[in-house]
Amino acid sequence: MLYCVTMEVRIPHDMDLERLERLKAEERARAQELQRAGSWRHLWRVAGRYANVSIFDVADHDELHAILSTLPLFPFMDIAVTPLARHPSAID
Ligand SMILES: O=C(O)C[C@H]1C=CC(=O)O1
Repeated sequence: MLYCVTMEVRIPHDMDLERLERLKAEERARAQELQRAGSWRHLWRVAGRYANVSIFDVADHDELHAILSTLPLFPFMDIAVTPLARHPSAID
């Protein structure tokens, strides 16, 4: 199943900078691992915001939740999930 996921990152202003850099590095490694595995199909920055729009290709809601909830930055993200269905006019 395909899902459009929007992640808005909200880092507390008083977070220790070393911890923040570590979390960002861990998030980057995990995001790239999931992209290589094919489950994180697209990752786009939302211009002008610390946010992304992503397309995930996973088996079901449970797999998506398992992935999202174990992302290193998960505690600091507002996440919106939109399940996608095939459009009848799509040609591919
Ligand atoms: O920067 C972000 O949008 C948050 C998160 C998603 C992938 C990644 O590397 O960091």
